[in-house]
Amino acid sequence: MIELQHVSKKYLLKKALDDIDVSFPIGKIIGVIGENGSGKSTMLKLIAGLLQPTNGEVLIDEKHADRKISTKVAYMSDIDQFYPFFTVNQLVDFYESQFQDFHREKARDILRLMHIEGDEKIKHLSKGNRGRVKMAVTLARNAPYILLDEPFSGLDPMVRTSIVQGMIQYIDLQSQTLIITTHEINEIEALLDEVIVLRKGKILGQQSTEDIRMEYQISVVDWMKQLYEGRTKYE
Ligand SMILES: Nc1ncnc2c1ncn2[C@@H]1O[C@H](COP(=O)(O)OP(=O)(O)OP(=O)(O)O)[C@@H](O)[C@H]1O
Repeated sequence: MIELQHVSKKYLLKKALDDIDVSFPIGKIIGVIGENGSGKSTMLKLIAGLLQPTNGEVLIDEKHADRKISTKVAYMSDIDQFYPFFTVNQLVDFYESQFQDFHREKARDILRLMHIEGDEKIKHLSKGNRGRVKMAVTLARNAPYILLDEPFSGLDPMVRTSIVQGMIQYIDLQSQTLIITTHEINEIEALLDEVIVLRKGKILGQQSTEDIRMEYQISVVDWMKQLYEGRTKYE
């Protein structure tokens, strides 16, 4: 389980997260949603160990994430981060050399599913296809926690649903947890177990998607809107 206890993060004077308490149990697919600048990416970077909290603790399986990147976390950034002169195959080799939990065959399967050729250079790929490669090499890690920051940005709406469905078959929910930040809520609502809504660095709500559907009988987007408008309260 990942736990954030009283976590705040300040960038100079800007408070990106403000005294957050939240936990992410194993075996769930959890969406982190909220308006631009609400703190979603900051939350993932803190879990990945790329940032340190200004206050509070980040615990991964009860261990403090002390100033190092946990091997238990596979993190996909929302920015383009690959060496442009690598081919896709060279990138796969590189990932294999860097991560003990990397499964080469799994990476190849996912790339095939996403229609990406191995001998293509990264710099020649479209933005959407670079996004698919990023997703493939992250999902090919057998880490207990997979964090995807905006995985669907740049993907055209026609393929989003099939990519989302395809991606899920590579997650083993007996042993893995998937945490996704996204603005594409409608596309992934069906596969989310839980959602966390952020606003201005605070948690506005955390709820199972089943409860949202059964209890409120509305979509996740409408639930989020209600929270933002103060029509639904979160205790
Ligand atoms: N490196 C940085 N330096 C200064 N301020 C930052 C930095 N990174 C983020 N911020 C600020 O922290 C706040 C939270 O940013 P964050 O990127 O976590 O939000 P987000 O919810 O992921 O936004 P988006 O949906 O636009 O990606 C924003 O106000 C942002 O401007």
